[in-house]
Amino acid sequence: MEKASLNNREAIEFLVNEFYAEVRKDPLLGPVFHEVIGDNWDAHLEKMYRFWETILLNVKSYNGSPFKVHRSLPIDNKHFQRWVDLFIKKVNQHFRGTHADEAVSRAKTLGLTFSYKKDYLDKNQTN
Ligand code: HEM
Repeated sequence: MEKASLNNREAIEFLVNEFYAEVRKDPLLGPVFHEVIGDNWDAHLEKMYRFWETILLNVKSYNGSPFKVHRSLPIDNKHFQRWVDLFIKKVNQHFRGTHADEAVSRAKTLGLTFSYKKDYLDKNQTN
């Protein structure tokens, strides 16, 4: 099948749905989400559509502090690495073009930033 552009809300919803379907099945990531999100998937997915449309479509529908919610989760570098790998895999499976490239590069940067920050805070026992 021809790969699509990641340049509208419908495409972002498709990507996010596909990605989290995979995350939920993943032995490393799945249990963490199950523990925190439980039956609240609709709210989480809606938040993630907004997060990605704010980054990729410049819609400005998300204005949270994404790192903060991860600060207290029982996760480390290998969780972030897996998250980024799965995300890139899903983007490349279905999409191509400048928005898809941007999604991949933003995911890599976010993954590194979250990893470094969490590592630093965990090592320094800071709040
Ligand atoms: C760099 C990679 C990641 C990005 C960009 C990211 C992004 C986000 C964003 C934007 C939210 C919504 C925050 C809000 O409430 O405003 C969120 C929530 C959440 N993320 Fe991540 N995430 C990443 C990695 C991970 C990983 C590796 C895990 C766990 C294995 C994880 C677990 C969660 C959970 C459980 C929530 C819901 C927290 C809650 O509602 O209390 N995330 N994430």
